[in-house]
Amino acid sequence: MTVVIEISGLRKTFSSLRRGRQTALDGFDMAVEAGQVHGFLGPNGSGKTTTLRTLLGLVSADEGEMRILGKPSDEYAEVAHRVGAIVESPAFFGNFTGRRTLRLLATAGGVPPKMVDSALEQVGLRDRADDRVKTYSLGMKQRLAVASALLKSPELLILDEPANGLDPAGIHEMRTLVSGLAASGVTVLISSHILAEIELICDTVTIVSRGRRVVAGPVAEVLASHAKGEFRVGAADLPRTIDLLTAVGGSIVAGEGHIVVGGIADPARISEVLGKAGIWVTELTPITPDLESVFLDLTGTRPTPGVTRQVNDPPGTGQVIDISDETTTGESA
Ligand SMILES: Nc1ncnc2c1ncn2[C@@H]1O[C@H](COP(=O)(O)OP(=O)(O)OP(=O)(O)O)[C@@H](O)[C@H]1O
Repeated sequence: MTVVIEISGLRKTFSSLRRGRQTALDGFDMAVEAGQVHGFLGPNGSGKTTTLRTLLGLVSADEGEMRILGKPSDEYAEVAHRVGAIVESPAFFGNFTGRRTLRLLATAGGVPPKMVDSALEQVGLRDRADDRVKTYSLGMKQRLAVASALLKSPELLILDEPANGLDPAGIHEMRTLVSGLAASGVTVLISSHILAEIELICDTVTIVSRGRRVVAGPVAEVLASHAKGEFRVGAADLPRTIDLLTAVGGSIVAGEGHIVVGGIADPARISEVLGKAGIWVTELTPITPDLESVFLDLTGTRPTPGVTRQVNDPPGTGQVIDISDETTTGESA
């Protein structure tokens, strides 16, 4: 399989007067294979945009190696025409129509004008192409942005938060669009905070936390490797079920009308124990974690009641807000 994006040991530090030195990337690695839809996930401030901007040559790395479509970063110009990217939401001129916007971009990029219609068609904007951009919904503007990246028929499309701010229908449309592009052979690298979407559309995933990769691989494997070997069990006599399964080493968490059983690796053992006692199992389902749960655990960002996490807090920490004190100073934050 051809690797189209290879990043190893990427480091980037920013300096600012107010916050001093900020390590955005701390030896980050990533690999994306051709034909994949690859999800790029991480909490706020974990280094996703910095990675994408560095990959595209918009900021320079302090250290590390990057290859894109087989070319090292200093030869990126040679493959730039094969890469479409939306890393910052493009600002469109509201009084131009979608078609005029794309025509201008096509002319500026040396792309044949006939590509405009095909890009409009691909993103489903053909019928609104002659309306002014200021009349477009946010979802339509996002589609126009994707269309602008598609003008050069890229082999690799890099999308930073394409579903940001979209309503459920807009998210669904963006998902259909990305799936369609992937089906036509485009490799897509997509960063997002919408984990359920990533779980639905991505083949593989990289999760970054504080500038380092914490997990990478096929989505199904990442989820399976974080399964805790638990089963959801339903039965008519739950109190007795709990006693019987506890007696054979099960650890039980009681739920509404079911129990969650850990510590018994083989589901056949559960049905055997209950069947022998005359208890018929009505449900026996392995519990697989979802991407959100894996993400929260790996990045240490699972919310804790009463604790407010700031974006730059180390994982697992946060400031405890004492909400019992109701006195106010009249100051606003
Ligand atoms: N130009 C900059 N100057 C100073 N610090 C920066 C700059 N760009 C990024 N940073 C810092 O680098 C870290 C990583 O930021 P980055 O934007 O890459 O994160 P992100 O994962 O894309 O976050 P988000 O999900 O919120 O978009 C943050 O601490 C951020 O404040």
